[in-house]
Amino acid sequence: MEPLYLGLDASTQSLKASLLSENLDVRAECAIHFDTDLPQYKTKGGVIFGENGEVYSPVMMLVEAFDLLFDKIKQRKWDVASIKGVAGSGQQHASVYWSQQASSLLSNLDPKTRLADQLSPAFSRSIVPNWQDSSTSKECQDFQSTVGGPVALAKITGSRAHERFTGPQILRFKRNHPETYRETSRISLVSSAITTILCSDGEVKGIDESDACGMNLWNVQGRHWEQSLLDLIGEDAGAKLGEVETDAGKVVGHIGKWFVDRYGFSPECAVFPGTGDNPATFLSLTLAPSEGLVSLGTSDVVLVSTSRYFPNPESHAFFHPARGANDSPSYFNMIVYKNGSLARQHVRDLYFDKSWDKFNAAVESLRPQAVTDLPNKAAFWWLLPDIVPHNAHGVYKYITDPSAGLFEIGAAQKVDTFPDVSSEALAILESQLFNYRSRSSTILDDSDTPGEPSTASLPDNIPRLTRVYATGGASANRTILSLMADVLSAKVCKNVEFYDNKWKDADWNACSVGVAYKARWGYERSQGREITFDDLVAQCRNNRAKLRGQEGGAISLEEEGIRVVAEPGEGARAYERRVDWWRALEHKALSEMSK
Ligand SMILES: Nc1ncnc2c1ncn2[C@@H]1O[C@H](COP(=O)(O)OP(=O)(O)O)[C@@H](O)[C@H]1O
Ligand SMILES: O=C(CO)[C@@H](O)[C@H](O)COP(=O)(O)O
Repeated sequence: MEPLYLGLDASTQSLKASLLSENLDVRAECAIHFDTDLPQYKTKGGVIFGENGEVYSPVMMLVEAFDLLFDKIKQRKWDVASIKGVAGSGQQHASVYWSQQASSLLSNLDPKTRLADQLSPAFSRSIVPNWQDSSTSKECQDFQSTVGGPVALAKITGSRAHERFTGPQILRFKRNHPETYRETSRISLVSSAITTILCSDGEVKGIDESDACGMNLWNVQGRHWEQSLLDLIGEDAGAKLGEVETDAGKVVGHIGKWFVDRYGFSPECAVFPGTGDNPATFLSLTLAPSEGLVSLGTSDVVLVSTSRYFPNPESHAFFHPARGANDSPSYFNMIVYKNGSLARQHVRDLYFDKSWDKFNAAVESLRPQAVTDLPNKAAFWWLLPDIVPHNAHGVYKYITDPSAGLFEIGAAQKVDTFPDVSSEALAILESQLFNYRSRSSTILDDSDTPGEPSTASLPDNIPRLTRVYATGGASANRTILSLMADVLSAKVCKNVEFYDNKWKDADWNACSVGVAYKARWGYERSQGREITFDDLVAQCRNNRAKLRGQEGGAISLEEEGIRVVAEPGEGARAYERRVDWWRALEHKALSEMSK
């Protein structure tokens, strides 16, 4: 029997599973889509929009998705008895609230009955606040003033206060529903809630350290909960949050009896700590210094690997998601945009008949082809209050005249729609990509003081990502990836897989794959082999290459699981000259917004 590894991913719109071989080949995948497979919960894009900026999903929808997912796995006859290890990933920041009965319910699950029919009383709160929630501005202010402002909070917890982060969310919940808060026995993140359900041994499992960095509560360098912030929430906040799991590859339990009796899992199948969806995506690729990852999912996320702790109010510093308790700490930085895929989709629907082909054709016909083709239109589509720039809201479009020199920005013409509507596609993409380029360079720039907001304007030789890995739904779009190579002046890569005796673009889900890598690594360690995550992944790739007949020497890029899909062309030289121009226009849009 071939040993197998399972990764789960509870993201915004779906619950997905990936089954991997011992050498990390993806054998099978399946998914449950919340809107279409569980229509009774009435979500749109996986969420419900409430009042005052509230965005949430029903907790039982996630539980029922577990029932449907494992039924589907059974129908598809996955060899679950051979699964040696499993780990889950979850949308970041979102919290799950357990009742006093949770422990006994979890340890007495009846395998003849669905989880959805047994677990409802295990939760003290019926909803899970979603990462798109923006209802906690008051609590964010309270978090920042407790420690001395946004820069101070970023230094301690890796991020300034953000509305979607778990700490401000818990504080608002406690203020609005003090009784229910009191009745809550434990608080999990989605990732640790998944780990808890997988083990079903009555213990609520610890929050993973990397995912804890998305809470505004974890002292990243001290590696403990920040007491002053626990005190701000008050009433046993520390006890409700519990111990943080600082060994990312530890066996935290074995798969629960419910899964063994109902679906045929082996009782020996080990469960490893779950982590956030973005840390999980980070694990699916091995980033070298100056390399980045752009995830084009519901949100757009730019991720940069860093060897040092670099807290900055515009980004989030996270602890590396696959460090053993004794490994030296390392980090990554992340910039998150709410107006990613859904904003592009909105422009496509408004101007291009809901067709990506038409949207792409417009981009291809207008994009710069030479160093002299300077972009002269910019469009900022902040349909939802964005994360970066913080709370930017509204739509701002400008046309400028590059021949106006110093006066170009001052004389920028503000328009509702560009005279030639085919410019709309290029303008939104360029503005999004300039944003990713400009802000990722801040993280790469060693001259910045850690913890201080960067105010320096970018010189011509701004540091840039040398290679970018694209993942997420919109990475299927080659026009977007090719423009990304030009605006970021970087090679763009995608994952590939070996199928039917040839390499093809991988369409698997990076989050569930990344977390299955983690299960594979944890399992190796559980067998008494001390090995780092990166070494284990490299070893599996070498084994794979050998099996395919590549002996000795360096293995090919494709054996590493990646392929360069776009390189900077002539247009890149035009974009190179316009980063400062774009920054000045963003500044102008923000000043007009606050008038
Ligand atoms: N060909 C395409 N071009 C551009 N965007 C696309 C394309 N295909 C899918 N998308 C975008 O991908 C998004 C979903 O990405 P996905 O990674 O599945 O989201 P999540 O993990 O957040 O649930 C959709 O909102 C859609 O706009
Ligand atoms: O808020 C963040 C990260 O800080 C989001 O990236 C969520 O983690 C959800 O991600 P997707 O569903 O878009 O993948």
